[in-house]
Amino acid sequence: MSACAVLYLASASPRRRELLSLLDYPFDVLAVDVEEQRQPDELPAEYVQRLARDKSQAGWLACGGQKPVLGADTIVVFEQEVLEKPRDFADAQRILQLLSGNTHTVMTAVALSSELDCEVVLVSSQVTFRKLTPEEIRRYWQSGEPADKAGAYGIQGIGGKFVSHLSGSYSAVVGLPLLETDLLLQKVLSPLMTSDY
Ligand SMILES: Cc1cn([C@H]2C[C@H](O)[C@@H](COP(=O)(O)OP(=O)(O)OP(=O)(O)O)O2)c(=O)[nH]c1=O
Repeated sequence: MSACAVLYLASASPRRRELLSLLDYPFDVLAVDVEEQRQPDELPAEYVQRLARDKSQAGWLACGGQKPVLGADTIVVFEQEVLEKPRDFADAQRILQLLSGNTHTVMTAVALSSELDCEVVLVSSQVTFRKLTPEEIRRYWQSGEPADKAGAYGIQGIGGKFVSHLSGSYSAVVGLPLLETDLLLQKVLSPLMTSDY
């Protein structure tokens, strides 16, 4: 625990930890357990924002409202289908075949709970993949990279070689949009900060 932390990050994602470290706000990490299950009529944009809010609010409860809590969620959406983390190789194969040669949307929502309220920001990016061969997909799965990532790929890793075009926020695709998160933290934390920060 860092004595000077001004917020908690409610996330087990090493990518989110690294990205948040690039901003100017000392933080501690908090573990939360939130069920990721889309409701039947829930739109992808509503779903990703609800999950970010749920993570942030679960953290706010867990720390007893000590400090603001940031939570985030990332989903990949292709033709209205939400493609989350692959369950197994067959699922990753199906997902990567859908993404092959097509453009999909990556939605990342960031939520910050504090004594003021819970503010949520949504960032959508468009990512285009070149065509992938079945052999490439098989080898990519064997690298281990797709297993813990929405859409079964990591743009920051080997998966970067599949991306022919990106329109939007690279850091949001990796899991935490730097620009929008920084603005949210400035807005919410500034009025709460003490002079010794
Ligand atoms: C599309 C894409 C996703 N991802 C990652 C970001 C997220 O960590 C993950 C999506 O799963 P999430 O459920 O958003 O996050 P998580 O379970 O990893 O972490 P936590 O809920 O504890 O915060 O996929 C990449 O790292 N690179 C990519 O290119």
